Amino acid sequence: MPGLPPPPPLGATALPPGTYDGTVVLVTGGGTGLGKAVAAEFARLGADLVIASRNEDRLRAARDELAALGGRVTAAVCDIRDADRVAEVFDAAREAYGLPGVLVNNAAANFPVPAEDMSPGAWRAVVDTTLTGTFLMTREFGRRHLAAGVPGSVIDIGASYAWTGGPGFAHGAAAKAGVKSLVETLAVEWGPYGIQVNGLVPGLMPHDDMTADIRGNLDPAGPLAARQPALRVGLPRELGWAATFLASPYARFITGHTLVVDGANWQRRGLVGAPVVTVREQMGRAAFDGGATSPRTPRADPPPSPRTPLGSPPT
Ligand SMILES: CCCCCCC/C=C/C(=O)SCCNC(=O)CCNC(=O)[C@H](O)C(C)(C)COP(=O)(O)OP(=O)(O)OC[C@H]1O[C@@H](n2cnc3c(N)ncnc32)[C@H](O)[C@@H]1OP(=O)(O)O
Ligand SMILES: NC(=O)C1=CN([C@@H]2O[C@H](COP(=O)(O)OP(=O)(O)OC[C@H]3O[C@@H](n4cnc5c(N)ncnc54)[C@H](OP(=O)(O)O)[C@@H]3O)[C@@H](O)[C@H]2O)C=CC1
Repeated sequence: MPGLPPPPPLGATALPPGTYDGTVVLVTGGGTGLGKAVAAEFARLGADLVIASRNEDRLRAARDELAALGGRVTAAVCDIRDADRVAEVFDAAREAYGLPGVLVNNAAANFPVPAEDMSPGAWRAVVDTTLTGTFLMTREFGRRHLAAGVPGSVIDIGASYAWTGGPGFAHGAAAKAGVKSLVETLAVEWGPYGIQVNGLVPGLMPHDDMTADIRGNLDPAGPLAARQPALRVGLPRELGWAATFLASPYARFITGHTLVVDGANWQRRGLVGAPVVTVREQMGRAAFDGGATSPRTPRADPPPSPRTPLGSPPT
């Protein structure tokens, strides 16, 4: 069986050349992985980019890579949990190129941990980054667009466990469910002002920048592809193409929608699922000891149990 065909090569574009000429696109987490891939597709179509995240070295390297595609690129160090810093990033963007017309909320945090072992700080690190950070960025974008009286487009990168739940990722799944709700709420609140708000969900799209925690569950050379209806994983550029379409003039009547780019993986269901294995067992953890110790998966280490990836892939 061939599965879903591979996409066109990297560098191909579906939209007319210059679709984003004169548009400033702000991508959070644009220095790595899927954020960088999305930023690259906007750059190919003429956008000026602002990429924002915490790690200056990674941002600098990505800035140089993205600038080689032709457009102008600014890197802004920012923890999206910090509302003041978020406002400063928009000031810097405006000063450099003008008010961003497109905001891609891609930055997020995630790591596997059984809920009963999760510390309040671990919960907050993920929820504050993924949900509150997305809100703070979006609020700043909305305020400035309302004040200026100009339309704009927001794309929130989500995950399908917003619908399904994500055993082993209680914080990440709850945060992405909140993001999906924000999309649906703000599309209505801000439609009258010409601001589109959409969600965009990647399927399993492995890349070199993934944290060890996540990568451990996504081995493209392993059984992962064979477990997807598409018989392959997604390629980061496939997310980039979808993002450039959603924010383009050809998608002006699409808002409040979340588009899933995952080869129907999240809809794969049988009447009877695989035998139940608890998250603790999947992560190779001893029985819960009442909270006396709260083990943490070392981030740099190999996956806890390569033969039993967490759950039925909650992407
Ligand atoms: C089945 C396959 C899985 C599919 C997943 C599909 C969805 C995919 C989503 C993503 O890929 S989202 C992007 C993932 N990338 C990142 O998360 C990159 C950024 N992440 C980080 O920088 C860290 O992971 C971080 C922890 C989120 C950083 O935040 P911060 O610097 O604020 O945190 P810390 O101060 O280091 O820690 C806060 C708190 O959290 C506890 N903690 C951190 N890591 C772990 C861990 N691996 N396991 C358990 N707990 C962890 C840490 O101990 C602190 O706790 P307290 O000391 O406050 O109790
Ligand atoms: N890859 C996949 O298969 C899937 C990914 N997703 C979603 O796609 C998006 C991108 O994921 P992916 O590229 O794989 O992950 P990465 O780990 O490569 O990217 C996460 C990015 O977020 C940035 N970031 C994290 N915390 C903060 C913060 N507090 N403030 C600012 N920036 C921050 C990181 O940069 P820095 O460290 O410099 O701050 C990094 O660039 C996420 O929303 C993720 O949930 C969803 C489903 C599947």
